[in-house]
Amino acid sequence: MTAPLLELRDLAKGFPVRDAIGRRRGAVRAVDGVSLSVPKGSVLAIVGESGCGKSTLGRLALRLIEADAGEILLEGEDLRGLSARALRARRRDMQLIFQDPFASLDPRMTVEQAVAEPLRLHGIVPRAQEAQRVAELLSRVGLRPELARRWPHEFSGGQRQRIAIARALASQPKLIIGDEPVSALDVSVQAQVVNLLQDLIRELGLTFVLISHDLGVVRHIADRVAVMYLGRIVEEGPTRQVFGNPRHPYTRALLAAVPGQGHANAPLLEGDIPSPINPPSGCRFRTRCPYAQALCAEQVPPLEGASHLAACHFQNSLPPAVAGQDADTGGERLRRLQAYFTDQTQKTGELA
Ligand SMILES: Nc1ncnc2c1ncn2[C@@H]1O[C@H](COP(=O)(O)OP(=O)(O)OP(=O)(O)O)[C@@H](O)[C@H]1O
Repeated sequence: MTAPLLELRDLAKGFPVRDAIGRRRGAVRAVDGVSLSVPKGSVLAIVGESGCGKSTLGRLALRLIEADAGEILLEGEDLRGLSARALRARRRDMQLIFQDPFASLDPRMTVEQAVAEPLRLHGIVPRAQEAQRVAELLSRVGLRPELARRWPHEFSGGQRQRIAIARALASQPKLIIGDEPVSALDVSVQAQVVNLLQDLIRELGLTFVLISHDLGVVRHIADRVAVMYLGRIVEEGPTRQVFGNPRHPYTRALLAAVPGQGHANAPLLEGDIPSPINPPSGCRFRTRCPYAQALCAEQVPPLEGASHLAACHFQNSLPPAVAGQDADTGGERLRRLQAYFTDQTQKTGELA
């Protein structure tokens, strides 16, 4: 197995919750004991509903915010142990692509200045070669180098995201985290930017962590998928297996709602996500799970498995209508999922 480039061990982060007069009234447990390993040259996707902690996890991994506990190992080196100076030097190896290319580019910098900044900051090329390197980076992301003197506001959303990607590539990073890198773009340009990312990942051998709620994109580019729910990983494994044979009820529900796969009307994820300030005991998904039993409230299910892991006490006894299918990720599979869940929703009343 390829050595991990990035390893997260038991990472945790809470945000204080204050009342109207500023007194601390608890904490949002945004990330709660997450362990993940990202092999060199691979793409790991982190998926889950809004508010489950995906962005927080991405920012923790890059030490853009500080963790409360846990380890972040980049090529075996614990980033949490680095001094501010050492961390600045290490930043060259890890970059973040934000969701909103309008916010991530400084409107007072030309494209050339924006892309050259990391080159200069990390001493990547001598000054005399800067313009040439910027031109190469722009062509690499599909933009004409003559556009280098223009300002960000002169570009469309898709072009700006290409500029942001060129800037992220400038320092020749080993790790890129893309936080919803295409979700702010027009649907018509999303596929182009996804294809660009996929080409870059392949050609440059990048290690990429894709944070996304778009399972279509994830299925397209990720080697492995980690599913988050209320600050924890509930399932993690090879993309084909997680999509083809999801082992956690939450993953099944998420998958059945993939748009464009005939599941638009599947009423699967019922009820709101519980508050992360006071999450349910035991399995956090139990309050929305049609299979929850007493044990689920009492014990936190461990994330178990060899290469494909899931945190569900009953993962081996879920109805065979879904579990145990081979890795068929086509529409038929999704239709079966839909039928299965519709059936379960009807039965929930009988089981209660
Ligand atoms: N700076 C902050 N202060 C307080 N709470 C925060 C802060 N950042 C995130 N949170 C809370 O932490 C939880 C996880 O948020 P996070 O943004 O990581 O989720 P997410 O899965 O990325 O959601 P989205 O897809 O909507 O961005 C949420 O309950 C959020 O309200």
